[in-house]
Amino acid sequence: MKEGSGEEQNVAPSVYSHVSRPGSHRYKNAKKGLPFNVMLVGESGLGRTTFLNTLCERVVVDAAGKQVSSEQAHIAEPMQFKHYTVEMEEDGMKIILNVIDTPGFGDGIDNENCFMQIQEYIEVQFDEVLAEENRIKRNTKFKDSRVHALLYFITPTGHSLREIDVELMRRLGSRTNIIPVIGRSDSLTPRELVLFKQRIMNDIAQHSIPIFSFPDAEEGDEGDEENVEENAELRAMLPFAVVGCEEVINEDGRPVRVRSYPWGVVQVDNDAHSDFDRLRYVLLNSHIGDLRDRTHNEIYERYRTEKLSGTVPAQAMALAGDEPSVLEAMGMQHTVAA
Ligand SMILES: Nc1nc2c(ncn2[C@@H]2O[C@H](COP(=O)(O)OP(=O)(O)OP(=O)(O)O)[C@@H](O)[C@H]2O)c(=O)[nH]1
Repeated sequence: MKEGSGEEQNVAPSVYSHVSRPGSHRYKNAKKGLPFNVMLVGESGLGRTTFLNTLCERVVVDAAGKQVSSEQAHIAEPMQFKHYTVEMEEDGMKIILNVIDTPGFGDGIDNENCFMQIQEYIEVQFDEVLAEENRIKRNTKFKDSRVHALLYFITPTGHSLREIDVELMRRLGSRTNIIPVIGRSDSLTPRELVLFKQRIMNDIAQHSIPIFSFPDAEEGDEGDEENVEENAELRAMLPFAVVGCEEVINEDGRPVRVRSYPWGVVQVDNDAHSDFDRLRYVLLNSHIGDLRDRTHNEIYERYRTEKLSGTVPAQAMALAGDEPSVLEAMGMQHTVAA
């Protein structure tokens, strides 16, 4: 892992055996690497850091190194935006994965500030693209940092969504592709998990929360039928129940990522144990194109129209176009790992 460096890194394919799946909608832009920006939001301790390391198949953030002392544990730190860039290879395609983590989210009593900061962060990225589009002379080094997917980590209570979950997803669903996930899902039994997923989806419908719900491909799209089937299957899985890797064991000479318990192991990449591998595939393979396209064609377009017609409060235009100052203003830290 290299602090703040953008230099070319060697990218190695995964060593873990992932389920092979049909319907890969690959981008052809494999040479330069396809940028993909994912934000992780959820309360402390839900496994965001472990998820990040599991997704990237390396230690991007040392979870042990960020532990706070017991004397300081009760002090709620303000939310931060932490940036990590990891180069990955998926099915022969190079991906520049930019992850924005938000430690401190939901730790206070009043979370209004967190909601506002995340919304502002997302909108600032749109404003930067808008400012770039309006430039007479384009900046050839411009980096599009619009958030393509926001993974929202839900606490595995087994009950239903809490107010903070409803509020965050309701507010931001029109600004980014929200994919709800149940963090530390091995805390629930399979039966509890099924019921919890149903309750969450009922709440999402009842509150009309606009999550990314794997819409069917439009008529005339390539591989239409396959997409319809795949998306129906993915819709039925929502929210994804994820488990983060704690250790790698050797099983019949191959590495297997697990969490170990006295009663046995939960295999992270096994579909019968967790939805992690399916979500990984959605993000890095089958839906990377859809998530990027929807961000540009629908979400950004809507924002742009609102902004230019004056229905979005002018907040970040002043910041747009001046990348370092925007990043500083948002209190972001940037790490590059390979
Ligand atoms: N049972 C279980 N525990 C997990 C899982 N993922 C992470 N943990 C554990 O949960 C604790 C918190 O994990 P982190 O990944 O640091 O969680 P975080 O959301 O980044 O937490 P903050 O940094 O405090 O915001 C650690 O002890 C992890 O080992 C999981 O899938 N299942």
